[in-house]
Amino acid sequence: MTSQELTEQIFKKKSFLCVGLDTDPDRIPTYLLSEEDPVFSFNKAIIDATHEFCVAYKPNIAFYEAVGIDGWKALKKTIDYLHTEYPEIYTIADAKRGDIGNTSRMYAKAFFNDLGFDSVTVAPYMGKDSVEPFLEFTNKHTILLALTSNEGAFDFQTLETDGEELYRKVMKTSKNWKNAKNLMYVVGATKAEFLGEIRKLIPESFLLVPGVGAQGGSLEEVCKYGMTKNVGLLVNSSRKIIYASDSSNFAEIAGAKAEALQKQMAQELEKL
Ligand SMILES: O=c1ccn([C@@H]2O[C@H](COP(=O)(O)O)[C@@H](O)[C@H]2O)c(=O)[nH]1
Repeated sequence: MTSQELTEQIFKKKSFLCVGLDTDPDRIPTYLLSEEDPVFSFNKAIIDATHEFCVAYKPNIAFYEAVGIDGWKALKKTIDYLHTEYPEIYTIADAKRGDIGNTSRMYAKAFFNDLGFDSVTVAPYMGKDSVEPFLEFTNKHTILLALTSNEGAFDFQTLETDGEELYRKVMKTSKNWKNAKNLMYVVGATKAEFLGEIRKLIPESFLLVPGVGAQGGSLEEVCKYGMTKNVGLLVNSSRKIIYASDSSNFAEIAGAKAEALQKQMAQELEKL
């Protein structure tokens, strides 16, 4: 999917919500555990109940890897289900990959070609040749970790190097990489106060903003400082939506949580 198509979906649905599919077998309703594929059954129910309120889903790959081969199968079934039933939905593999170029190319093939995700999160630490193999794919996005939502972001990302904070250097430098038009960036909702300055550096780029909900980030603040005339935001919430209830109507409750966020987003979009 292109950035323009994503933007069109955002205006059509009046939503820039990304629902995080961080599906942990220990947290899903126990009655689902007797199903053939509990993780897929959970995801399918969540997707069916939330799809009209969001434009993207973000499975965090760790949750699938953690349960081995069954996890990969559930991930594949989930992404295939999205492609078949809701092809207008944008998909993000939150995998945080990146290696020497030869190996990054294999990661890119896995997430873009085999699984068919629209985008993948990538760590910038190994530099240009570790990221450019992801950027070669047409109509696919590479979402570079810039200023993450966790406390540890202050350990390295905000350290000054050559008089500039590292996350700013990542944004500035990556703009010059081959196929940089395919880049998006992760900025945590818990770091909303940085967004004004970030927008001066990357005025047009899409930002994936995790941290609204369980991590306490404010949607209002994110929009105030980070929204552009084309929106330019995908705001993720995972646990607060998918684990809002563990009873038999868990999907309905998740749908209501997603709808509540969508309504706030619609109000923010009216300000444009
Ligand atoms: O800076 C980052 C980058 C990624 N994440 C991921 O997003 C979700 C957030 O889940 P919540 O339950 O809404 O807190 C999760 O998959 C993280 O690994 C992030 O939180 N911050």
